[in-house]
Parts: sequence; C-alpha cells; structure tokens
Amino acid sequence: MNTKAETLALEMRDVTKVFPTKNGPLTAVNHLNLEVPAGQKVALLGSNGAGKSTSFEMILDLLPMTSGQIRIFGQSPKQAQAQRLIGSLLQSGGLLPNWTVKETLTALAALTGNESRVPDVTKAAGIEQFLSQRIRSCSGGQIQRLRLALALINQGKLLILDEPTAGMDPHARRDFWQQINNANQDGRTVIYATHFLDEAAHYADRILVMHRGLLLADGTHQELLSQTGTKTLEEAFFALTDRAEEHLKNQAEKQLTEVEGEPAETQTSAASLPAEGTQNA
Ligand SMILES: Nc1ncnc2c1ncn2[C@@H]1O[C@H](COP(=O)(O)OP(=O)(O)OP(=O)(O)O)[C@@H](O)[C@H]1O
Repeated sequence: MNTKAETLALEMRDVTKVFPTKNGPLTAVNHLNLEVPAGQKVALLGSNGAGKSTSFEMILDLLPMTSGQIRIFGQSPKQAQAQRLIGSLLQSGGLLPNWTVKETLTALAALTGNESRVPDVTKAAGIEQFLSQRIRSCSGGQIQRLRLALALINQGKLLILDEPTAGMDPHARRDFWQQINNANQDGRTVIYATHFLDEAAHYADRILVMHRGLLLADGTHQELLSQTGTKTLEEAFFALTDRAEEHLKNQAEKQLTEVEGEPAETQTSAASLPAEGTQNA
C-alpha cells in the first residue's frame, strides 16, 4: 500500500522570497527547507501573511524565488507545469464571469487533453447541479467546488490547495474532504493551506506551521502536541506562533539598540527560534 518513501513529491531547499516594498525588503519566505514524500497529505498552517501563498506560488512557477531550489518529482517548477504534474486550487485567479461552470471546466479539459474526464470530475467536485450557471452568479462555495474540479482535471500527481474550503458550507466541506481522501488514495500527494485547524487535525498526515516566513514546526498532530506540551492543535498553534512572535519582537528591539553604523542585518532563521518551536523535516 505504501510507496511513499521512494519518491519525493516536493523538495524545497533553502527557499527564500524577498519582496521589495516601500518600507524596505520584506522576507515573505525565509530559508524554507521541506521534503514531502509522494502520497502524503500535508496541512500548512500559518497566520495571515505567514508566507503560505507565496510558497505555493513559487512551487507553481507563478513567482520567481529570490534564492533556493524547488523540485517537484525531481523537476523544476517550470518543467513540472509543462508536464502537468501539479493540480492547483488557488485563492484567486482567472475565472471568466460570463462563462458557465460547464464551459469553464470543458475549456480547461480540452486545453489539457482531458475531455473524457469531465463527467467524473463533475461528479467528484459536486458541481452537477449548477453546470449551466454563469460564474458571476455562483456563490463563494460553488466557485470553490468549481476550482476543485479544475484542480482535479489534469490528474496532476501533486495537488496544491490554498484555503480550498473557504466559503464552503459544512456539507460541501465534508464532501470536499471525501474527494481529497479519494484523490490521495489514488496516489496523489496533497498539500493544503488552511485556517481551519480541524481540517489539519483530521485530514493531514503531517502538519507544518509557518509564521512570518519561517517554518516553526513540522510533524504529526500528536508530535506537535508533544512538542508544545499542549492538548489541542489550537493550543499548539498559539504556543508556537506566540513564542515566535515574541522572539522576533525581542530581536527587532535588539537591532534598534545597535550602535549606529553597525550592519543591522541579523538573519532570522527557524533555527534561531526557541527550541520547542523548531523542527524542520
Ligand atoms: N507581491 C507582493 N509584494 C509585496 N509583498 C507581498 C507580495 N505578495 C505577498 N506579500 C507579502 O508577503 C507576506 C506573505 O504573504 P502570503 O500571501 O504568502 O501570506 P499567507 O500566509 O498566504 O497569508 P493569508 O493567510 O492571509 O493568505 C505578507 O506580508 C504579504 O503582505
């Protein structure tokens, strides 16, 4: 049953993304190292601005890295996209408001040579009942279901899902996770960002916690609880992120008191954070 260990679906080596901003450079992703064996379901948690979407965009070749290396089944992000190794569901992105749901799905299926998969994917994503509806009149949850269909259509071996259940009602969420479990049992690797901690606790083999670009924790649900001495994932999440935030604030204050003229560049890394909050893959 388990073919996981042989292949790495995703490998990130020292990946950093710095955005130039009006207030100076902003490190959105800070020396991220990660290995995800094929077949895993990985949840990525993090407060707003933690760097989750930026990481996904670099994996999907939508954003260049500042430094580091990314491999998807041994291929660069560009090669992986060309070979359609990845299916993705992002928070935003080009749906045409005047097209119907069916037209949108069929167009992508035709583009990727997957027309025969349309009926199965339609059923899997639960969009049968609103196929003829125009995108502009779809609810947020309906749009998310369509995005799931679009993510599934090319049979990519790696699924990248950014807050996939945002706007879904409880039934839709339950159905969604059923479909993701099916896709995972068919051998797909799934990496998803979510703010719903129960979705990480219930569905992930492994949970990552990011904060301000740093990977703070990486382990099973139980490992995160043991690591933080907490009883729930919510408590563990707050313990990790609060501790990191405090550490970063102290570090910033120290920098402010440095003698003028001294280089103020102290590189923050996950390794420099308090020990309980740090465990890279
Ligand atoms: N194009 C950009 N230019 C400048 N800064 C950016 C850009 N894109 C993202 N950022 C900044 O990078 C940081 C990480 O953003 P990112 O969208 O990756 O966070 P996130 O973890 O996905 O957050 P959320 O949970 O709110 O979706 C934030 O501080 C954000 O403001």
